[in-house]
Amino acid sequence: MNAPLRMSTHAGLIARGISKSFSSKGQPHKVLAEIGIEVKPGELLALTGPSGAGKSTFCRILAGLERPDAGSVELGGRAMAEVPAGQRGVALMFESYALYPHLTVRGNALSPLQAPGGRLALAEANKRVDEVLELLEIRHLHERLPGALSGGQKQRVALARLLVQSPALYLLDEPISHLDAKLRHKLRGEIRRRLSGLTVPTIWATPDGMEALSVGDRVAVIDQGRLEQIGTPEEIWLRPASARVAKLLGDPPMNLIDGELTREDGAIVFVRRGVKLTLAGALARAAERASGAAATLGVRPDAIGFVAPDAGGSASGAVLAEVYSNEPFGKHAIVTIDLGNLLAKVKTSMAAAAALGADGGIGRGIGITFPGEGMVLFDGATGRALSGD
Ligand SMILES: Nc1ncnc2c1ncn2[C@@H]1O[C@H](COP(=O)(O)OP(=O)(O)OP(=O)(O)O)[C@@H](O)[C@H]1O
Repeated sequence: MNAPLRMSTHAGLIARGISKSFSSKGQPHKVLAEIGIEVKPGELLALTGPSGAGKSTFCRILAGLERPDAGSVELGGRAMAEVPAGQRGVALMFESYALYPHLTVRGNALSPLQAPGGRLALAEANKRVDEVLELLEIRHLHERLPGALSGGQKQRVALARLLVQSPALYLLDEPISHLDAKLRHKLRGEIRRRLSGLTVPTIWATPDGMEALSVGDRVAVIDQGRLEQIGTPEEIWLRPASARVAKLLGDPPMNLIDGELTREDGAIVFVRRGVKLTLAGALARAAERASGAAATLGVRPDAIGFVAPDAGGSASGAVLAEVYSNEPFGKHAIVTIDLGNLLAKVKTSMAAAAALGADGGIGRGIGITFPGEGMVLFDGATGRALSGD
């Protein structure tokens, strides 16, 4: 008998309470803890988190290649518990590519269209394959065997094999991680464009938080098997739910400064050796909600300003720091500053970085300011963001 149909409110993907442990040296090791997500038809959910967070395991469970210890997966309104991997209609791009070594690039890309149930007329299938190979800039390699391809070319063949399909769910596990920066940039846009015209849910897993923000309609952040936050790229960027989320996003990511909250003359002050900041507005209101004195101040690298080097740290309100390194990148510069046992990154203009000195100002004492924008306060005990709204 067929698995029972259970209709849901939408025909996308719904995963509820997914938990999974693996055994490591005889001890259970929890890899996923009650992950629940929904992806609507036509929506692209970017799943991000550091290496080992559980992204691949979650994708494998959705695809039916791994059984969860608890939780359920529903796809297209149908419960998947009893549906084997091959019958779920999931197009999965493996991180390891899993190409057929004896088939050419074309043969690999054609393979899902020739599988039982996926048969298209050969001419039609070849047309679809050509279009995708062209998109991925590997059409000229169509007669090569995988053994004669570079890592990035193999990755694009695996991607081609995924994109030719018309599945019920696309699962892309690190689809462009082995490509050079220029091709990654191009393909992010092209794949996004191609998938956005379809009414199929897509999950794109990547450890690169910025890639997740740029491709996802929504972004889910997992860390140590827990769903830390899910929301639009804007929500995740502007209001990271925890210091863990903040640490994963940005280029460079947010600076996290551990310190304490105290009161001075009625004002709330954040203090850390070498740093003392009087909090105002939303940050001060957020500080009122802290569970204790310990707090972490998150400061975006572009939210730190320099005062003229000659003014040193004596300018009022400025914090004393020392230039640790100075890297010009053409359109901007990254200056690393030493705040006293703590290195922080500052993203600034080439002109401001050059003004630090001919030698990049390395070792020089400077004053830095925190203009107030681009800062978030996290509870020191829980790591959760404190809201000042
Ligand atoms: N079959 C397995 N047996 C035992 N442990 C496993 C198995 N598969 C994964 N793990 C462990 O589960 C954790 C999550 O791994 P997973 O591959 O899901 O992470 P990930 O977020 O995809 O990481 P990456 O970005 O490096 O691919 C890791 O600690 C990993 O060692």
